[in-house]
Amino acid sequence: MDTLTLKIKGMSCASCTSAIEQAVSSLSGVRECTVNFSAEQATVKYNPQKTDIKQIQDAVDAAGYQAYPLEEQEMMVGEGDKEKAVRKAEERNLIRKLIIGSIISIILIVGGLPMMTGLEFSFIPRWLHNPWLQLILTTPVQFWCGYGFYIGSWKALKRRTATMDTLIALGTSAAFFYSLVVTIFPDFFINRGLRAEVYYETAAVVITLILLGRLFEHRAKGKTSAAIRKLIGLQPRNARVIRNGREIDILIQEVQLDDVVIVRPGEKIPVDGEVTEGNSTVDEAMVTGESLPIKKQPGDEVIGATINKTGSFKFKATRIGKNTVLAQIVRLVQEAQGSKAPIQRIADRVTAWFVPGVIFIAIATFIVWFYATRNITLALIPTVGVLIIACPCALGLATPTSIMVGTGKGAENGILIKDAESLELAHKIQTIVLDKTGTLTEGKPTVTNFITVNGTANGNELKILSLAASLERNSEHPLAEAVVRYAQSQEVGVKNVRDFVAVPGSGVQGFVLDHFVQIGTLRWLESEGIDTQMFLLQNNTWSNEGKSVIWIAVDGKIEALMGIADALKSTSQEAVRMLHKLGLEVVMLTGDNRPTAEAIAREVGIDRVFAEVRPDRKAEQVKTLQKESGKKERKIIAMVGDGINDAPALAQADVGIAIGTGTDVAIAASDITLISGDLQGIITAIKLSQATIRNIRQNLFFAFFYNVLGIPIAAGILFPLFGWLLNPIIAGAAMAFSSVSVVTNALRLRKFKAY
Ligand SMILES: Nc1ncnc2c1ncn2[C@@H]1O[C@H](COP(=O)(O)OP(=O)(O)OP(=O)(O)O)[C@@H](O)[C@H]1O
Ligand SMILES: [Cu+]
Ligand SMILES: [Mg+2]
Repeated sequence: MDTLTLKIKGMSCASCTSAIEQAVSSLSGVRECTVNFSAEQATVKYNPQKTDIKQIQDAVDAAGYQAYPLEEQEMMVGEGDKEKAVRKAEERNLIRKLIIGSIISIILIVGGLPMMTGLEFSFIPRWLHNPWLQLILTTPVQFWCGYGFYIGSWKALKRRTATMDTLIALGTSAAFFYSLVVTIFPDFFINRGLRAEVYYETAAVVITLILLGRLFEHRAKGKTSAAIRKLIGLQPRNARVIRNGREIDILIQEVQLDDVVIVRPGEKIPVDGEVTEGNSTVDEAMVTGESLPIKKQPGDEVIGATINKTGSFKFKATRIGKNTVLAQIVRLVQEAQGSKAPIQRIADRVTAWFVPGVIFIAIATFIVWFYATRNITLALIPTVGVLIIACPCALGLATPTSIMVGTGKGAENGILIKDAESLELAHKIQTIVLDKTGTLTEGKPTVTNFITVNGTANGNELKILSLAASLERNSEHPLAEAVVRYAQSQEVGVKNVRDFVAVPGSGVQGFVLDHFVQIGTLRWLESEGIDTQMFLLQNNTWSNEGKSVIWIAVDGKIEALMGIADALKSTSQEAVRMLHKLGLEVVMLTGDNRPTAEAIAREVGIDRVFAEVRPDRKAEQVKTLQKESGKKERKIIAMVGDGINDAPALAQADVGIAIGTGTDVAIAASDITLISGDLQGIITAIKLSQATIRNIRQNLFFAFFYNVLGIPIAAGILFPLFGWLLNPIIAGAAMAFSSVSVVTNALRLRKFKAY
């Protein structure tokens, strides 16, 4: 199953999205297609054996829109300009139509003033109200400014549906063609005792107002993707590398893997790499959200687009082009912005029925009015009003605009949210499960204690350390790395290992110099039938200090014991306190032994601990917690882990939050990635989710409310009571205002402050 993100052009309204979704989903081999109106993007999950990009593009084409793949390069350097140019051209076109429409509308309104108000204005010549002149003036507005609405309705008609374009085209055409008939055959009306009134200005003004609304919407939508442009803009254009022994400046696209890059103080780091020479501090805030500068020395990783502060250094390029952390972030945010939130399904379902429903109401309005008054003119006004005011575009904009702003805001704060669904779920989290190593702690354990059964005589201690390090060299476990580092600091050599076996959650074993060496937990070695009596006391003391204890056995006999400490992250305690304050249950999940786990839990203030959980049982444990609610719906669980061995648990949790320490961004496994290791990002993510959902609810409420209230008023429900009839011009203004206000409300989210 491949996932493809396409840019979509030609959508005029929210109901266009379902048209494209249907067209693409009906292809064989396509499993799912979601279209986001605000981001103008489609996400397609498909089987590459059954269909391809070309076919998907053709399907979109046939539905009346254009699609082209979101090129990775396009997101990077310079190319973002192309997108901007298209946007600008669209906007210019809109402005041109708007200006013509406004001028003509004003002339028509001024000309119509005497008729509308029943007063004589000496400065308004009578001929300005001549129907033939009005016809000549209105025609370009109706068919040139309003061309897009006809095209949109035609496309919809071909698919046997109707969109908001249909409503506007129908409404304004009704006003226009009725006036046309009146202009040509005035006697027909006068003979029947009706006034030969024309409504050209209604058509012209409504079209102009809606274009004005679209312009505002267009501009505001441009702002919602500001976060992406900001991210892309972070990347520097040039890099200084060493080639053939000389320093040269090249374009960033020309940097190759393993190039040696030079960075001076104050410069941006062009690509990702590993420091080879020199020391400095680097401000990584733009990528990780971490505000303090980070020290860098040879061996450390640097991230492209971050800013070098104090010293000069050289580094070797390890990731370039679309593989850099920044490129991945951009891609992820783009995908997230284009995804659909579950809450939007309500809105979608409503919009799908909305337009046909409105046309039905409009016809009913006409019939009722006509029978009640026997007056075509009186019947026409509310009918046009209903068609114009009932536009569902505010409804279609409500969710996606907020999601775009919300995910963009997350990225600005070093929080990558995979899709709208994760963003929505985050505010429902009830329990947070925290992994210990690498999540609550720094994940850089160091050996603090080392004792042997036979003391230090004859270098016994170093011999055992050498055996241990030889074995641990083959393991990727953080504790193993601590052992190896310790051995290096003691300058002991390492030997080859035969038959190495890692027992997850227990330890490692293998043959070194014909000795059978086992290193691991107390429980494991006991289960192997090894006597552990002599160190139990020591084990308990160290455990209660929050240290991990590992046992070293050689040929079936305990030889040594090691205490390994892993410092808590400075922010862990505060983060746990905040999570509690948010009313969440905080749980710790670890493979380490119980006393150690409890000591750490006490220190950070966690009250519930699951210890000695084997890595493959962690997902199971999350499942158990989900069922704990006692009710039919399960508890919503977030799992926070460093993303490497916690992947299954992250996937099982409702919201998997990966901690990407430094550049180690395990993006794929999680729903949310905190680029810096800072746990407070969890709180920001939850608050952002709350703010976004609140914003979406306001938008949906506003959009629904507006339509529910607007349609009956336009239909003339207040007429029998107050003699009130909504002028279609007001309906046009209200409809333009409703979408603008929804988008403006979504933009308020940009003020969101990270915790
Ligand atoms: N390579 C190893 N060398 C020594 N001990 C090991 C090794 N691998 C695992 N162990 C032992 O098994 C225990 C459980 O390991 P596991 O990887 O499940 O959890 P952890 O890394 O200690 O904690 P967490 O679950 O919080 O990441 C470790 O605490 C350690 O005692
Ligand atoms: Cu609309
Ligand atoms: Mg671990």
